[in-house]
Amino acid sequence: MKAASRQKLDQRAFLEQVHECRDNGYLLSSKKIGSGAFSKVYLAYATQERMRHNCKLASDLRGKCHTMVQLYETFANSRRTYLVLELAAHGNLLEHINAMSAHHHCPGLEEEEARRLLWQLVSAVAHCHNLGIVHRDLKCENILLDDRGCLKLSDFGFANWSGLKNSLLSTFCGSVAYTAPEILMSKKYNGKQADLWSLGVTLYAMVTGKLPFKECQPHRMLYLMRRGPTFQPGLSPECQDLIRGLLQLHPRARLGLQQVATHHWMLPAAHALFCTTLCAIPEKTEKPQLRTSLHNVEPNADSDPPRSLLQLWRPQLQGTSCESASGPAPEPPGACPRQGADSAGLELWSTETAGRTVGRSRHPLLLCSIRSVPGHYPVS
Ligand SMILES: Nc1ncnc2c1ncn2[C@@H]1O[C@H](COP(=O)(O)OP(=O)(O)OP(=O)(O)O)[C@@H](O)[C@H]1O
Repeated sequence: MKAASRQKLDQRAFLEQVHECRDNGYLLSSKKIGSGAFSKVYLAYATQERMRHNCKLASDLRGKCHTMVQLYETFANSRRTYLVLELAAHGNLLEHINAMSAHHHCPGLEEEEARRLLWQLVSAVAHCHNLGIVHRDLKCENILLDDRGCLKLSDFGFANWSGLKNSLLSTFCGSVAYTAPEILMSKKYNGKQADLWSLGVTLYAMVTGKLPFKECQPHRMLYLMRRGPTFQPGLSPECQDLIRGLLQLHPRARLGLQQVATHHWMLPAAHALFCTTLCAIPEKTEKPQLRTSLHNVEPNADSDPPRSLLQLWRPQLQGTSCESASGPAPEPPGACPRQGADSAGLELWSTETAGRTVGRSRHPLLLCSIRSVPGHYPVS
């Protein structure tokens, strides 16, 4: 199709989308925030009328501290599905790595920042795995950052319920560069172990600004995977060790989440969180529990939160001193401001499911993720 007629079609489609959003109470801007294989994501605003009809949305947008439904609304017609989502103001992790690399004239994030982000990511993935959910598409583009620099795991389009037993899966999911070797070899795979491989690729991308294995052909990828990752000088041996532990060809040889959380490289983050958490636990609480906003529950729900990172690394920290247990807790390096006992400062949410999260939106902005209905692909 000629460029001019393609442009006309795009314009017509965009105007249709503007009208469809307007009919549902949202003003679609032309600012495109991102796009993926299945969606185009635009900045949008809620009309006053929409806010009058949706108290939760209205109070969120006025910037109150509250339990926020991060997927506010969906609407659809025969051609498109619209998801109205909370905006992650700092975009995705890939954009962040690229911006920081350009800023420092050096590829990748500093290890301290990568540690803080990995800590949050491990916590989010642990939460999913403890619920029996495997993500299966962990990659930098699906990890978003809010205006406080806190991490949000998104895009659960390939997520699956693996159950609490480690049942094997067979569907090929995810992006090749992040895909575990057993999936590339079309073997039955354990979703949790496959997520751990992707976590290793993500950590490598964070600290080096590159992908560890990059080839279009799966057999070439496998060749590189067998050789293992290579590192530039300057990366700490502890970080290299953690990456190697995650990028183990054999799924069973791979580090588990608990081992990641207690790995030597992670300890500074664990220690800071441990101290913060101790200070946040009221003295007479019988069952001290880390309350993080990653849990998809109301803040005051009675149910026990799933096993948290506090439990994952507590054994490792036994015997370490927490100097400030009675005073104000030290912030982990580069940590974002926290509220109350929200120690991990972490939010888990999904563009695909109507989960809940705790968060704060300071700007009257929303996001419209417009997805094609099957049969009308790609979105236009
Ligand atoms: N709520 C959000 N806040 C900020 N940016 C977002 C948000 N949702 C999506 N994006 C941006 O849009 C991009 C694509 O979104 P998303 O991952 O939902 O699309 P997709 O079609 O499912 O992608 P994929 O190709 O991974 O399947 C993200 O990488 C991110 O940059």
